[in-house]
Amino acid sequence: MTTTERLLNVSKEIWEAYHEHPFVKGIADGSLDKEKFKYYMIQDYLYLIDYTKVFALGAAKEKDLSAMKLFAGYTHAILDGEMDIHRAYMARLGITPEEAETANVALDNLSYTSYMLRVAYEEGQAEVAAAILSCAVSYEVIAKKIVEKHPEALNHPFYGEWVSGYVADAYHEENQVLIDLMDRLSDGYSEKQLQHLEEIFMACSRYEMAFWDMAWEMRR
Ligand SMILES: Cc1ncc(CN)c(N)n1
Repeated sequence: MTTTERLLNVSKEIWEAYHEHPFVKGIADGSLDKEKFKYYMIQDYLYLIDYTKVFALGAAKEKDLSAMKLFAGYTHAILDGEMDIHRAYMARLGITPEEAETANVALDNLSYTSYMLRVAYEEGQAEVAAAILSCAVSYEVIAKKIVEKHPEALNHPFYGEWVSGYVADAYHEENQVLIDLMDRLSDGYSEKQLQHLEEIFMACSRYEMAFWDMAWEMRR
């Protein structure tokens, strides 16, 4: 079993539960209250800024140039790729990037990014990859399940762009590179080290769920 397979296996239950979350189901059938989505967009915009720093720290720690290049490449993919989707939504919702950047960060959001940044500052490259992986791959899995159950979600006039972004081939390819990196960096890891990667991955998977809850409840 690869490390990634092991991480996905240990977090199976919580990943299954993402598909049943009311926020996710609301995107799937288009019934989600736009105010909740607006709140989520602003929080996620702030989240992605710190998430990018986690990749930057991964790059700074790398001695191996090819892995350094991968971590560094993601900083561009997030700042100028994924966040473009957010900027487009924010323009439609009448929020300027400046407003989003100065918004208050919700506690669940702050707790999640603080945890990832703590791992990035204190731990090794494989641990950084484990902290990132849950975030990156869960959205692809969620969006693909949405399309499987609700193919029309792709063409929804408002939520369609969100769904299309995360089922895109480009997003899948980026995730595949990350999965390969996770497996490569943890090659030769002891059972104890692998268990620690599981702990990090589980913590981030639980934070992902908390983020959906936060968005649904518009928690401050
Ligand atoms: C909280 C969160 N998790 C995951 C993703 C997908 N990169 C995101 N945009 N936001």
